[in-house]
Amino acid sequence: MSSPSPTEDSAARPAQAAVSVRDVTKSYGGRKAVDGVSLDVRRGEFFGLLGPNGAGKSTLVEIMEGLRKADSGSVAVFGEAPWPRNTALLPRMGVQTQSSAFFVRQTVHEHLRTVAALFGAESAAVDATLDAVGLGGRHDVRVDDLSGGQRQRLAIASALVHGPELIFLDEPTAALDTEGRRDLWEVLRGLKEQGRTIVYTTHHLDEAEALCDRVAILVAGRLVVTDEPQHLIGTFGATSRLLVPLGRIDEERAAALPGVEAVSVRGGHLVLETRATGRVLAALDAVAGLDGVQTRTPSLEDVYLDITGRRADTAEENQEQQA
Ligand SMILES: Nc1ncnc2c1ncn2[C@@H]1O[C@H](COP(=O)(O)OP(=O)(O)OP(=O)(O)O)[C@@H](O)[C@H]1O
Repeated sequence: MSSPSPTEDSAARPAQAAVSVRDVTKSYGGRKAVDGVSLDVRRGEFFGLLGPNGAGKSTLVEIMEGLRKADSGSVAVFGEAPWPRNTALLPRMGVQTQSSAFFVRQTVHEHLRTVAALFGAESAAVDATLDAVGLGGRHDVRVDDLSGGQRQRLAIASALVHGPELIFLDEPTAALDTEGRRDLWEVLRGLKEQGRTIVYTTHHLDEAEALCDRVAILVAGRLVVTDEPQHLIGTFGATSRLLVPLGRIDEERAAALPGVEAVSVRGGHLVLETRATGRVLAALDAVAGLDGVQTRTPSLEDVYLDITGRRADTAEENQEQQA
């Protein structure tokens, strides 16, 4: 990866960016995993990176972290290139990857003390961090005796113990139970309140919608969109759905109601899709009443499925042309 000169670089990168990615490309054996991606993560931002399996999220994050070298393009973290390995940046970053390494023969507390010592962090932070990730009662358990979810908590603790300004979390809730997920959300919200920057990869769209200030969606290595979740939902005009109990109105009549875009039958309901909920509700009320009618507003998941579904076909064609 080339390191742009300071003048060339500062012109193109916002001063408030914690991470700035410009035209980054990475191929494995001729297949592009990351394809010309540019984005900025602002300081203090909770930034979500979304995309289907194999979209290039981990590769892109590892390039931002300085763990992987891009083929071309450039990355700046707090204005500095993370590659070649930039030791000045290490204490400022916390990294949890999908394959985090552990000192498996140590206890939980010893492991985190070791990690803290590597960064010169205070040992008092060890107890506080273990409490924060829900491992407060597991200090003396050997790392290789932990469950998958507990290991994941320890990996997150290892990314947080030295109080980094910029935190990279790659699918941190993948092995967590529902309670563990919600607990982690609270920990992350607390970190954001302290002004930390969080770059977050997840397949849980509800999580991204609840936590992220902005999300970027990657499909087949390409950045399709970067936006605030609520704005994305509004802009992409995903439809609301009205669920009408079957037998109240037939499909043909429902489809003819003003504002109805599509009608289908699902799980004991007639599902009416619309961008004009009020209008359809009024029309429905007039002909069939509203008893038992449920309204589902669009979510980030609806938009995501729409975007990734539409882009997947184009991406497949592009990859075939590359091969
Ligand atoms: N070390 C590697 N060598 C060869 N190919 C790789 C390597 N790492 C990733 N790939 C390929 O690059 C593409 C992007 O992978 P990557 O892991 O970055 O995607 P991802 O979006 O993080 O996927 P997931 O959601 O499954 O974790 C995939 O086609 C993957 O098979």
